[in-house]
Amino acid sequence: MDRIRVVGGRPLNGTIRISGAKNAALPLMIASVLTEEALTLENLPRLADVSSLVRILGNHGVDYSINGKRAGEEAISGQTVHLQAGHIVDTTAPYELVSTMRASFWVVAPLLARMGQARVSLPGGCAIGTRPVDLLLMALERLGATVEIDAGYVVAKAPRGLRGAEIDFPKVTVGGTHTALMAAVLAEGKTVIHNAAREPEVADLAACLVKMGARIKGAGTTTIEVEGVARLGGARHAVLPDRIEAGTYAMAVAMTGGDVLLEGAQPDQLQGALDALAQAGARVTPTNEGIRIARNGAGISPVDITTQPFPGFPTDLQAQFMALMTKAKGTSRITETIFENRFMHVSELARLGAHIRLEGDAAIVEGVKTLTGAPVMATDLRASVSLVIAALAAEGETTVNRVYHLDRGFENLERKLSMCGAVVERLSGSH
Ligand SMILES: CC(=O)N[C@H]1[C@@H](OP(=O)(O)OP(=O)(O)OC[C@H]2O[C@@H](n3ccc(=O)[nH]c3=O)[C@H](O)[C@@H]2O)O[C@H](CO)[C@@H](O)[C@@H]1O
Ligand SMILES: C=C(OP(=O)(O)O)C(=O)O
Repeated sequence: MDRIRVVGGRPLNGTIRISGAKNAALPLMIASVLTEEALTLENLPRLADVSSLVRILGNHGVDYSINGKRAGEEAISGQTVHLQAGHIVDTTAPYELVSTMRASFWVVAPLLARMGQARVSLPGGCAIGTRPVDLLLMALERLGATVEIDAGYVVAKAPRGLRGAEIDFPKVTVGGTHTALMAAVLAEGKTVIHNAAREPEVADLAACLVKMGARIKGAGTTTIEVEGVARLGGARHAVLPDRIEAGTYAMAVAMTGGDVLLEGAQPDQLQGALDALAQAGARVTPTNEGIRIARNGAGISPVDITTQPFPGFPTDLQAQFMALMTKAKGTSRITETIFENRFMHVSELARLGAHIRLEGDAAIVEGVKTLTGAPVMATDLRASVSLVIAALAAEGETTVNRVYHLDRGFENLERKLSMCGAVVERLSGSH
């Protein structure tokens, strides 16, 4: 199993090119199931989750090729891929494939909308809470599907097609909104999604669906209206830049000091986190090329944050911000409102010398002067990268184990950081 070795204490300086967003790429790839024509996606990141989804879609009969080559012939990295679901050969998404990642469950919506049936294993993904799918199933039922759970599988049927409806989410759910959108585009009549997630990834999916011929208004706001169409066609769409990756590197720079251009990052997609970083003492400058982030001499100020749906502070940056706060000049309070078990990085950060105690849904972080390198273990995707951030500012050497979590969501992390002066390397499993 690969590990990452970090020797801390160097500032970061230079340019980091931000990759396509994992959380946009995955629903966009799934949208290919909605049409028999080809969906071409540009700027697709090279990530373990993307490869897993290629396998899942392949099982349904989606043909996948990259720059003219067949899957597997070439590594995928910020590249253009073609997905074509000419014939759906199987409407079952098996446990072995779906259990590795959360987003794969969302295939239920296009399979149901196009084929009138789907049998999809209950999902896996980061172990950051119980993560039920009741609201996703509620949305499908509102659209006229029957839904049963059978031996760990969701069996959804709509033999006479889906019908437009009012869907009112009692809480904001990204996956619920993606699911409702992908089901509603082929439903008969009008659907209104209330309390929709406003995350940029939802707007990106909607923009692509519109290019495919869908009729959608209001994506990116709390109310989305969809007028169903009989069929969708192919399209070409570029995956939006990864705001979580950008926020992660911004926090790394705030932690180590230095000056880095996050090329391609979009400030309007990251405002909650950028505000917190500015309060912490980083200099944040939006430029034509992206976001420039710098910190010199002054040290890190403590800042309280509370995670919220977009446009609030993202839960996917909570662990990284906590890493930053471990070296603040004072005490900060980090409240997690989205997932009930997203503090697994706390005990690992403590191995590096961080002082953190948990109070219900909040972590109280007492900043320390010095962190010290140590062996640590990644527990989930964003927790893993929070350990890398802490390690970059720790004295001595840290090895982060279970790096496969990181590979789900960060493309070329070691290279991107090394090119800015960090000492970071991957140790392959045999070492
Ligand atoms: C692949 C992807 O894009 N993953 C993101 C997506 O996950 P995901 O789509 O799984 O997250 P949701 O927005 O659905 O979850 C938000 C909250 O709603 C709850 N809930 C959700 C669905 C449901 O049926 N019932 C229910 O109770 C969840 O347990 C959680 O407490 O949004 C999260 C919140 O921004 C991010 O952390 C994840 O990185
Ligand atoms: C929690 C995440 O991913 P997933 O929803 O795929 O588990 C994440 O991207 O931080």
